[in-house]
Amino acid sequence: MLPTGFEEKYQQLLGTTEAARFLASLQEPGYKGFRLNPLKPNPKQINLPLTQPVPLTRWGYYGSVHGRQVAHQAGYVYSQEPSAMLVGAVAAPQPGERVLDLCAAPGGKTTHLASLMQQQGLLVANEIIPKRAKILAENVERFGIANAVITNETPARLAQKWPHYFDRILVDAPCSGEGMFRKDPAAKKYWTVDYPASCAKRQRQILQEAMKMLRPGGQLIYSTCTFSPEEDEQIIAWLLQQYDGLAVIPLAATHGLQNGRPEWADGNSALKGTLRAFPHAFAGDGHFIAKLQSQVAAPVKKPRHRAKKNNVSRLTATQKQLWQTFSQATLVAPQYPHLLVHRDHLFAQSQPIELSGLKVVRPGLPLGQFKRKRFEPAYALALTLTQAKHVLRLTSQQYRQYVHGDTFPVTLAGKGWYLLRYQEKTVGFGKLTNQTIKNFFPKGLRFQAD
Ligand SMILES: C[S@@+](CC[C@H](N)C(=O)[O-])C[C@H]1O[C@@H](n2cnc3c(N)ncnc32)[C@H](O)[C@@H]1O
Repeated sequence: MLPTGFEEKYQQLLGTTEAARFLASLQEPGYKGFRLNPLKPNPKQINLPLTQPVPLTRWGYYGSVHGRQVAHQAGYVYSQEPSAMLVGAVAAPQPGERVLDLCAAPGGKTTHLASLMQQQGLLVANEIIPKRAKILAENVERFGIANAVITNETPARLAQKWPHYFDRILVDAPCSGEGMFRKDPAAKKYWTVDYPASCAKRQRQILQEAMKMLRPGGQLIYSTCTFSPEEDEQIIAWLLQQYDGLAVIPLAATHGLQNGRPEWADGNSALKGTLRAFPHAFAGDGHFIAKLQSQVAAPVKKPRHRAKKNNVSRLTATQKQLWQTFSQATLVAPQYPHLLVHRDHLFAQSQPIELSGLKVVRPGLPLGQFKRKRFEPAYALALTLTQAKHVLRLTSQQYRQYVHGDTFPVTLAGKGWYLLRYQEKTVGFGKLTNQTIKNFFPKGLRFQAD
């Protein structure tokens, strides 16, 4: 059952014929999809049918993935609703840019942006809710993203820290979620006639902060998973009224997508350049996407950012030694120019960024932890690697033991860190001692494989 007032609203907006098709489509089962991970070698080498590509996306397919499948565990795929894949494709970040994903958890768009950035540049993924920020970090880790910083902050605090800093900002806004009605029945429960307007208020607040962080000439991408004009066209109309020199970059509506409707806002014809996915016309759930450019093309002098001591520090001589010993013994051509330590954990930043005073989930790629006189490499580091000086290819029995958290015997002499691979995919690090592989698969991820 759709909420009272919802049907009426869309009958008025869409007209009787289209509304009937639209409302009927919300009673049908939604589509499932997944995106391949181009940061991994041979991303198509997974045990999933790749017969139905999602239009307009480079790595998207219709189909479903089980969370315990090796392809998912090893970060070769990310489950994502097909329409949501259009957002990353529209955002189209370039390798080397400074990109902010302001409302990022659980990480669908973040992983997509990272795919396009090819580990180059800086990707800041922020999530305001701590529990969700943790899930975001796990997904970034599994995907093997090396150039991400993850924060758990309000947009206002980030804007204070990073004025006019980013080349590209994605605001995938919290919204009334009408586009999720068929997938998530809870979304229907929250809905009231006034709900879109209250969501719009929050969206405007978030966008005001986002605009403070956009560099002149930078691009802002705004998306929601709702149909409500209050949160879609009317938000973009408001942005255009508020900010001189901000313009819509027109998006082409193909494959059943529709353009935005100026008449649902202030009539500004530029709104035609926004994009709508309606489930009766496009094979996916509801979505709205707009791409805007701040028109001052000349980049301003960017603020200089250096890591400050109160948040992170440089390595001590002992830590340097431990890291060098580990990396020389284990890694092939390690390239981590910006190292920093935070509470005994070692991180690598793709470029230095000022983080002091912020709630940071991960200030860069976790490389490992210093423990008394030894260095223990991070699971996150392993998942960015395809090769190492010592590699162990696991049998299916050994893989089951590994993901369960067990140690297992091997017929290998010596000791040291091994990159563990299964079905040609990196699944973590193991430590060889006394012909046994000690298990470092993170405790929270362990499971009983079939
Ligand atoms: C639509 S979801 C983001 C989905 C995510 N981009 C993805 O693709 O996986 C919106 C996110 O905004 C967060 N959020 C809620 N209130 C917020 C606020 N005031 N400022 C910033 N983010 C907020 C929510 O916790 C939620 O994770």
